[in-house]
Amino acid sequence: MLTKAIQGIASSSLPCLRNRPFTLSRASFQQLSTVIFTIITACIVPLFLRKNIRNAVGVPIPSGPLLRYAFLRKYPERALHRWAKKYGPLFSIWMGDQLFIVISDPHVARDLLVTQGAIFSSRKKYFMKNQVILAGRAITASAYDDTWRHHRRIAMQLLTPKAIQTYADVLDYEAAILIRSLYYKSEKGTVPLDPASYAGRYALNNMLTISFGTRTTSSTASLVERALQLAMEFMDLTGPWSNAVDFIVPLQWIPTSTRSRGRRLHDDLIEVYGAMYLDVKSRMDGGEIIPECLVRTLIETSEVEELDWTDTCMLAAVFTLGGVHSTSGIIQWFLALLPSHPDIQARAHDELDRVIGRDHWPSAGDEAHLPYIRAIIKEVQRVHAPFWMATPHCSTEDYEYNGMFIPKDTVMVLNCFTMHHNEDRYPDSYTFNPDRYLGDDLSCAESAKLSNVDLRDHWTFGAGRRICPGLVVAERELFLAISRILWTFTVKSIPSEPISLEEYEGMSGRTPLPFRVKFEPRNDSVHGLVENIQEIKL
Ligand code: HEM
Repeated sequence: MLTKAIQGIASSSLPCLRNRPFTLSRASFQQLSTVIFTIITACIVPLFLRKNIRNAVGVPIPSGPLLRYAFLRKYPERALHRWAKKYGPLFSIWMGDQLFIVISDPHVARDLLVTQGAIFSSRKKYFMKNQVILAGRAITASAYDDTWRHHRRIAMQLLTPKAIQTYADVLDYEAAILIRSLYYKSEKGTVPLDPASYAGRYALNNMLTISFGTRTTSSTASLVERALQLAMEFMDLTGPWSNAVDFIVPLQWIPTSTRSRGRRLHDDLIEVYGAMYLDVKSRMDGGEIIPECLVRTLIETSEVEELDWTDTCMLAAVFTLGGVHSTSGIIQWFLALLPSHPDIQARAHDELDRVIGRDHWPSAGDEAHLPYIRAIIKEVQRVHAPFWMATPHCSTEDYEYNGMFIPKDTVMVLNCFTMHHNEDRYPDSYTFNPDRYLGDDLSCAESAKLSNVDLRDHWTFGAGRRICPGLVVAERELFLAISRILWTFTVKSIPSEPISLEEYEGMSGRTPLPFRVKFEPRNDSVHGLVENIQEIKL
């Protein structure tokens, strides 16, 4: 057939042959077709198969699946988990022309991401996330360079434990407002609620306060909607494996809908956060006293820091991009888990009643005395980390580790899913069991610094020099929200509306599919507390 096709093409497309008898013999045609077939195979097949690179002395990259992939869209952690079982704690996978090395063991994570942090702390220039949407900014998208150091230093001024004390009362207030909203909107537990916008507004208000010294006054406010929609779009477009355009360069030249969405998101971020920055600036110029916040710092130090407009807008957006979807996701996973674990809820109620009593609800200072609540929070973070692959790091030099070669520019993925389901460390790992954390009285921030990584609580905040800078704030927010929800309500499911704990939304940050639960006040003392809380307009 191939022979006939070649004959046909040759005679129709080469005019000089058209009127002459075709002189190639059948045998020659067969040879020609074999050559063409071999050339095509030699050119095309390697595009689909892994490259097994070695360094100058013959050390190979870690083993891994035979095929190259263009993307892994649906629940990529499941594929990683299967491969980790097959290929071990360090395996490699090709996405188009990009090599990924996947870390699925705490010791390897420590050896590479922490001990060798000078080599493994950069970021790949993902087309969608790092180039189109964030333009290499927003801390998370910067390479391991002076821009990253500069921007992270500015952000850290608001995120250290000492800095957090300056706005601790705001976090406390927003947690009270969260409870108040759930209490009134659920009409004493009779009206089921989807907690997404409540948890979202809580996390958003905290980040708006730290970023702009402002807040929203209702979960239906247009800014809540806009900011949550931008955060969701960001999570949907920035999965480390989800866009073929990140791995197949020619696709970047084509005006696909994904590329257009990315460009629109970039413009929206600049528009929304730029406008909020300018609003703070004009109020400051008008003599208004703005509470201490990131944007005030940016304005006051603009001459010294020399940030351009894109830097400024992206930094203004950093906390909202990093700290809303993630924190609100964990609160939502907690609420999704709670109704199917009444025994755990009852034990939490018991601890709160014993330690706190019914006159007031828990405050930040009570955390150390509520080990079971702390254990619940750690366990939610373990079984439902919002980022199963953290944010991948990237190597900046060739490196050899345990007889395996890790080339420069390799993307390093922390496989939290497999690490969080290690049966030796977390027996019966698919079961939600806070008891496994009883006796662990370290905060996540303290736990992340343990030299014995087998004892680290979980890897939800990443590792090494790029570890989440917001983790101390996030821990405070989670404690206040979760302990107060438990103190105030019994959370129940609606029998006809099962809650899925397996499926989720978001390509990089995971939140549960929409669900509703009932928030039943535990007793009348709740009413006395919430009725005294008023919404503040800033
Ligand atoms: C429970 C909530 C949160 C979770 C689970 C979380 C998780 C993470 C993870 C896994 C990373 C990547 C770490 C790595 O590269 O190894 C990260 C980075 C980051 N997070 Fe968070 N985060 C949370 C809350 C926050 C908050 C509240 C903020 C801001 C106040 C924040 C700001 C950032 C920033 C700016 C980065 C980029 C750091 C860098 O590239 O140097 N996050 N976060």
